[in-house]
Amino acid sequence: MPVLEVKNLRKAFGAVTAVQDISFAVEAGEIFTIIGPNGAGKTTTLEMIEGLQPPDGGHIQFGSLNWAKNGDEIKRSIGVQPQSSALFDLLTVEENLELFATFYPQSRSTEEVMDMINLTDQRRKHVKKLSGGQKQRLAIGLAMINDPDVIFLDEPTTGLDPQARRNIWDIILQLKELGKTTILTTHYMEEAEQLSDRVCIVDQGQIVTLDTPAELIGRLTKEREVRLSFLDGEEAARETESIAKSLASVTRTSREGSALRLWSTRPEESLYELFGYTKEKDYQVEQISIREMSLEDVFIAFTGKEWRD
Ligand SMILES: Nc1ncnc2c1ncn2[C@@H]1O[C@H](COP(=O)(O)OP(=O)(O)OP(=O)(O)O)[C@@H](O)[C@H]1O
Repeated sequence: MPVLEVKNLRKAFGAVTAVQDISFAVEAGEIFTIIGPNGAGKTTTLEMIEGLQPPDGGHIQFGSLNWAKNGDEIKRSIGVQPQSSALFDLLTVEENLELFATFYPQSRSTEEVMDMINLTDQRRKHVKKLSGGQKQRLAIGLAMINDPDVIFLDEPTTGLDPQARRNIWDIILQLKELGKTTILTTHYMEEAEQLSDRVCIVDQGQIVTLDTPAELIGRLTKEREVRLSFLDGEEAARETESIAKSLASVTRTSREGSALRLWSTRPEESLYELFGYTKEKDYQVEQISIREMSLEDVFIAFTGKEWRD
């Protein structure tokens, strides 16, 4: 049985439809990521599941529990990362954790949580003195203080530098090792690709597609982008492009000066043919790369829109 099942979730704010019709199921132990551009409906979806906003329609089921009948039980078994503005600025790291622990009949030890979020050395620091990354780590610590099975993290890495983001990824991966289920939202495609067992791409309040990152990317790999640049300049690139265009494996090409890009359904075969030609003409290839597809390409392929963080 899934730990969380969401069916036909809907929510509008006046004329704005934030969530149109969202359904998915999350299995125990998964890192399940909801990714989408600004205003896609990620936070609204999460807040309805967390019991913070009433849906206009649809069902939310945590195993055999639902909000109407088992609210207290659900609250004990889930962890919600508070917005950093909800942290108590004048309390220390340790005091924030101890305070949140008193909200629950059972809690994890603050020592253990501080260790997991790597803030033991900062335990006596006031929140207002913490860096952005440290505040986010504390917020995650507060979400795990009741030792929940399911943890919700809403954009925990937004605005952080790459190192601070990676520190948060480490915590999420530790939670997975403990067998916890994490439901994450993010703007960062790379993050979704690295961390998630499954990714749900949302746009305009609807699911665009949902699967493992490898499956989603695999669906696109019928075509790969190959880049070539020539030491002999534009002429060599132009002539090689005309040969590339004649190959059955090449679907399209583009060229800027001596840099040639081509999209091929069989890149190795295309390159073999092209190298035959460049060798015959004695053209020197300066650089060559075959670009792997990413979740960003999946988003573009499904929505027809460019992805912007
Ligand atoms: N309380 C509210 N009142 C009115 N409109 C709202 C409210 N909350 C969200 N919206 C609107 O609903 C849509 C979805 O917002 P939501 O915050 O769920 O998106 P999001 O994907 O989390 O975006 P972001 O990545 O920017 O946080 C947006 O158009 C937003 O302006």
